[in-house]
Amino acid sequence: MSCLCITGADIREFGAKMSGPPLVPMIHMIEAAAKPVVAAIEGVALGGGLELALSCHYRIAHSKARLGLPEVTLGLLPGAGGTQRLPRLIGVPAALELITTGRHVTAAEALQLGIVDEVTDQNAVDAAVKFAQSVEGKSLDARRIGTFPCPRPPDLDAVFEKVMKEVRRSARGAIAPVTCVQAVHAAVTLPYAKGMERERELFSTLFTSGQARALQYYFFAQRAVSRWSTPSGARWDTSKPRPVRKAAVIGLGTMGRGISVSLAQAGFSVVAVETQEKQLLEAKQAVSGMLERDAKRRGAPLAHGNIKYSCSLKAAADVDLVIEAVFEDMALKKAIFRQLSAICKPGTFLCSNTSALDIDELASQTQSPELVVGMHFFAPAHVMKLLEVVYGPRSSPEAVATAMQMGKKIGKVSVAVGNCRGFVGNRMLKPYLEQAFFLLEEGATPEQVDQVLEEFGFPMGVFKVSDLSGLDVGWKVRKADGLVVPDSTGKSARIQGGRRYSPLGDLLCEQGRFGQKTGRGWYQYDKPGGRVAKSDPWLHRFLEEYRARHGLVARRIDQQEVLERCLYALINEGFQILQDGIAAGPEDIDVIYVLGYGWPRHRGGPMFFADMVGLDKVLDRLERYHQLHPDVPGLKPCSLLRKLAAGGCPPIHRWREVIQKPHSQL
Ligand SMILES: CC/C=C/CC(=O)SCCNC(=O)CCNC(=O)[C@H](O)C(C)(C)COP(=O)(O)OP(=O)(O)OC[C@H]1O[C@@H](n2cnc3c(N)ncnc32)[C@H](O)[C@@H]1OP(=O)(O)O
Repeated sequence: MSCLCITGADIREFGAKMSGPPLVPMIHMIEAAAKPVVAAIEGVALGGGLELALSCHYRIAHSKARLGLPEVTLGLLPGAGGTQRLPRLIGVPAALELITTGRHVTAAEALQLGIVDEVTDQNAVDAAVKFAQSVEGKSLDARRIGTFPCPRPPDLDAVFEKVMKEVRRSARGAIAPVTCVQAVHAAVTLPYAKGMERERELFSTLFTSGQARALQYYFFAQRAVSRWSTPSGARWDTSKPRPVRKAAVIGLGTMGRGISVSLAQAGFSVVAVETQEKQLLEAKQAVSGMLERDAKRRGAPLAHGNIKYSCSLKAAADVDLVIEAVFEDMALKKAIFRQLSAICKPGTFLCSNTSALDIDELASQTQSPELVVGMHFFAPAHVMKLLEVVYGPRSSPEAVATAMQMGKKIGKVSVAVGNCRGFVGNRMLKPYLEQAFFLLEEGATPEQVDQVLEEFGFPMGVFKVSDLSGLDVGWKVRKADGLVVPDSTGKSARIQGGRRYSPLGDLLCEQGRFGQKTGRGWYQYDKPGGRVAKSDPWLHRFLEEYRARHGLVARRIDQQEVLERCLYALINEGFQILQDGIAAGPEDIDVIYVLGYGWPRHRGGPMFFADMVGLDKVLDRLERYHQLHPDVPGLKPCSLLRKLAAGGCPPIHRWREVIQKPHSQL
């Protein structure tokens, strides 16, 4: 008997010396044992844990147990026989799906797939003892998975070709999923012992890869962000959240609807407020539809009953927490915060879903500024996992802790960040976008820039994303900032406040090209609302005319320059954010970028990427680009980057020691 609850290998040991006996000889010993070995699985059997269970002759799982081979999510493959045994046990297609996605399965699904022999609601060990007694004396010949022939699909080549194509497409440059397919292919085409050798070879290649390092760093980073701290010393372990049972959402546009769905699904009582009856009704129908579709997809009960709709802010009088999600208009938000402060019961937390505006300015409109924080969701709010919790200089530790806990309860990964224009995510996006525009002025095309970024691993390049989210959004902000002005010759100004500015986005908006919604943007679409971006000859002519009008000579720009200028400008802003104390550590930035902005997980996040490239190299390239473009402050290396490079480029886990935290009043 062997009782299992194993999360797999200790991931922290991967970069160091591994302790304990090696797993492969152990699984061979167990499988070869003359006495029956029954695995009793409680909790989880993941990675090496499941591989160990697969070497046992029988597996009994508790109904709440979860099983899986998640190695691929850490940049690895199951290297203790998992790729050779699982296809032998459950067939090639099912094994490929589990191994290439790393998906966990419930005990019930494991039973259905044939991974376990029995599921019990009782104590798994007791059930396994009983089971062992029932098979006493039976031959084990048919129970040693390593001795099974691997089922061979009749159209083997076609099956693997199709899977490989699909895996390559969805992996977006990640090597582990592709290598997992190669290992399973070995199970089908080679005898067991040779297959094991092949598995070991492939595992070794992955084990030392940069991608595995990045994914393992990211695994811990995503967990580290819950241990938040602020520059004034407020911390996750000394700040107590207050319970929230009832919450209000103000404004039921796209974001407000998604937030209401998230809250209702997590069991909160929700008051959803919209000013006009007509919009309220539309929102109610949309929210109900979203809840129904989601409940159907998850096989979960409907959460309709949790939401009350109202046209009056007064409906928020007795809630514990409010999330305001109206348009990005400071005057409107301020008016709402003033009213909420008068309407809500004392102690109600007032949160804003603003993506960039000053939380402190909103707090100043209320009687209790300490209760105000930002809760910045990402669209679609009921799907995206990221939540930026923004503390202002007056937010109380209790308010931060409550918003962080609320995020966790609705299934988000919450990252606490300081208050500044755009917080962490959108602030870093600005220099990235700016570089993409400048590259167009200098001779690149949207297709070229997007292709480089997609090859790096982003699901969409910057111009496709801009078309998707709408060019008018940024235009409105730039107009409000006074940037959209002609120069003395009547041409759109390319210098604003002494710094280079590209009016390209403004000029497209003036033509009514707002992106997908109008069927034209940086690309063309077959109709307004169309999704498939096609190259647009009009845009290319427009760029040529623009360059000619401004005396710009197009040059050939290579892939490396596109990547470095876009990414290093973004990374440089990340260092500035660390220096300013807006993010407590590089992990916060990396989690925000992976979960909110499509940064490829197998590259760890922008700050991890900088560490991998080498801080001295990033510094050197930024210095070079800044020399060439002295009117672009975003390319001037930040002093923290200089300091880290001068200090011998310490590894990312040592950066916090170097970061000087500024003083704050929190
Ligand atoms: C040759 C042999 C090779 C074998 C290959 C492998 O086995 S690779 C490892 C495969 N296993 C995994 O990938 C499992 C990773 N863990 C999880 O998916 C989850 O942690 C969990 C087990 C499903 C539990 O989730 P839950 O949400 O309940 O808790 P946390 O994720 O917050 O974890 C709690 C703390 O435990 C740490 N931790 C979890 N698993 C491991 C692990 N395998 N190695 C090291 N540490 C692990 C986790 O980091 C949390 O601690 P923090 O201090 O908060 O980081």
